[in-house]
Amino acid sequence: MKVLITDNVNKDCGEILSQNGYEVTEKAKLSKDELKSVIKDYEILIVRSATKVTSDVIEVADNLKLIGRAGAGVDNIDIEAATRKGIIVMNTPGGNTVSAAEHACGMLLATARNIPQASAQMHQAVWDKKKWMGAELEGKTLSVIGLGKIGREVAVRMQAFGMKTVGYDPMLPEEFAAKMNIELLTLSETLKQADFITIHSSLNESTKNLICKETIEIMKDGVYIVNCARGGIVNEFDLAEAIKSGKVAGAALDVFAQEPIVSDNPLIGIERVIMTPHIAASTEEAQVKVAIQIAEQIVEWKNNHRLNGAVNASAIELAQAPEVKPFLSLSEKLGVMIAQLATKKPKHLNVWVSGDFLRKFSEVITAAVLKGFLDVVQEGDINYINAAAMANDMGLDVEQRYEKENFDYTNLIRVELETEACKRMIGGAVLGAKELRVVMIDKFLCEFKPEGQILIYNNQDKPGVLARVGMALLKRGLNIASVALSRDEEKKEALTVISLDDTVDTEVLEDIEKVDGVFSPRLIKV
Ligand SMILES: NC(=O)C1=CN([C@@H]2O[C@H](COP(=O)(O)OP(=O)(O)OC[C@H]3O[C@@H](n4cnc5c(N)ncnc54)[C@H](O)[C@@H]3O)[C@@H](O)[C@H]2O)C=CC1
Ligand SMILES: O=C(O)C(=O)COP(=O)(O)O
Repeated sequence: MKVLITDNVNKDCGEILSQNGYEVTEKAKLSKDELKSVIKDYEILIVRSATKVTSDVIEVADNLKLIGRAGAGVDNIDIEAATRKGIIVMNTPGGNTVSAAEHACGMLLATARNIPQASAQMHQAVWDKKKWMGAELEGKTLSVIGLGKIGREVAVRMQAFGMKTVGYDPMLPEEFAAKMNIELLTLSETLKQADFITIHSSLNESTKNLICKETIEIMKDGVYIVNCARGGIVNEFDLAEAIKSGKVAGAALDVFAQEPIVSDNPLIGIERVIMTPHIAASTEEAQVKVAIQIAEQIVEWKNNHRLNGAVNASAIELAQAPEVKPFLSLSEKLGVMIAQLATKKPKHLNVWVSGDFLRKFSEVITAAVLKGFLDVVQEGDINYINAAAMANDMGLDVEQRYEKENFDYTNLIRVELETEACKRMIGGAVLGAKELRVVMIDKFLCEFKPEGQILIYNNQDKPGVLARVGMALLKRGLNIASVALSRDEEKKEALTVISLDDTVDTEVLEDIEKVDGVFSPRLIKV
């Protein structure tokens, strides 16, 4: 596989990949146009934060299978575009946690005691002891926004300075925070109680512009703010105003809305602001760790289908369990069949799983059903990564659910498709270890193998229908492999499934349609 490394990733990454047979090219500082012109030649792209892997880059990346981020934040990668194209995105969780946390702690101390500013004066032989009155940390409240890997490490380290630690993170359970001596609060309480605020959330829709005029207003006067997470979380114009007015006593930032920093950044020249050029992860240790980690994750993915660090491929990860594989094969077949059973524009697709085993796999089962379904109804490469996004694009409303009703099968998968014209359902089960069976269509229980060419029709439950269908098949020289019949005695209706040995010309359907008592025949290829 061909790998392109575009940012300054430690050499260990390229070396490990080369030793494992990858063809590695390192091209640091590529412009957007240069990247677009070469990307189609590569299957793997490895970046840090400088390379912006935007949707237009991904659009032309026809051979790309994986984007590796040697670091934590993936906001420089358009994950949605990658997901649509079926490209795996992975980062290196934990690789730079300690370095980033230590930098944030350093920034906190530095801003509380004006260390860089005082040092800069000393270099000019100025001794201004009075000017640099600082603030003590002991007994003060540190509010941590984003209690992921880095946020927690910062909190625990600052507790050693006698700080009270509180924080906000929508994903963290309260008990988990309590174990680390962090009081979990609402966002506004976290902001209100803070003497110092440190930000460690990812940049996402909920954190964009999180620290702005309105949120600064609810903070205590004289608060200090540290941001070593991402530019864009703090509104730099509002922060500059708040520092000038004295509302915010000081700020320390490692990350900026525009990087590298631009000369009209509103924070430049404000004495109470400390800035570093996105170096929180720039330690020898962190860079070696993330470089090795991303290379090893890639080798693991290629050799053993493991998806360590993947941020957009949970379905593929689940699909690796050997015991689920027959169910995925069945699910794809059910998707293929339901697409051919129903007519007109599809509107809703329901995937119901039952049985204790399948319960934890409902997400990947749904992805497999969608893959089978979309392979029939539209062009393009569909895989477990992009199936849900593709279904959404075509306006299909997909619901996955666990159901108790199992119709006496230990594990059962049912797929229901509602179109503008009809509603059809097909259900399947795995018998023994790997025997795939369709076990129901609509209200009829019927068992047959989902393979080859299958004629399915509804018919009146009366003598002679099957014989006449048999004659029509015979006329075209078609051999019947198996027949499954099921009937609703009360309504005198039946469903017939005939598996055929030979390749069938669809014209046979015209003959079948003419048979008295047959309705909506379908010829399905699985
Ligand atoms: N300056 C630098 O060089 C570095 C910066 N970073 C930044 O730090 C971020 C965090 O890194 P990790 O701790 O490793 O990631 P993580 O994934 O372990 O933690 C991120 C946390 O943010 C939380 N979060 C998401 N939305 C939130 C919201 N609206 N409010 C509060 N919390 C929210 C998540 O629930 C999660 O717990 C990265 O996404 C990256 O942007 C990371 C490493 C180095
Ligand atoms: O890992 C992260 O999220 C970082 O921000 C580090 O960025 P970098 O790899 O140093 O460009």
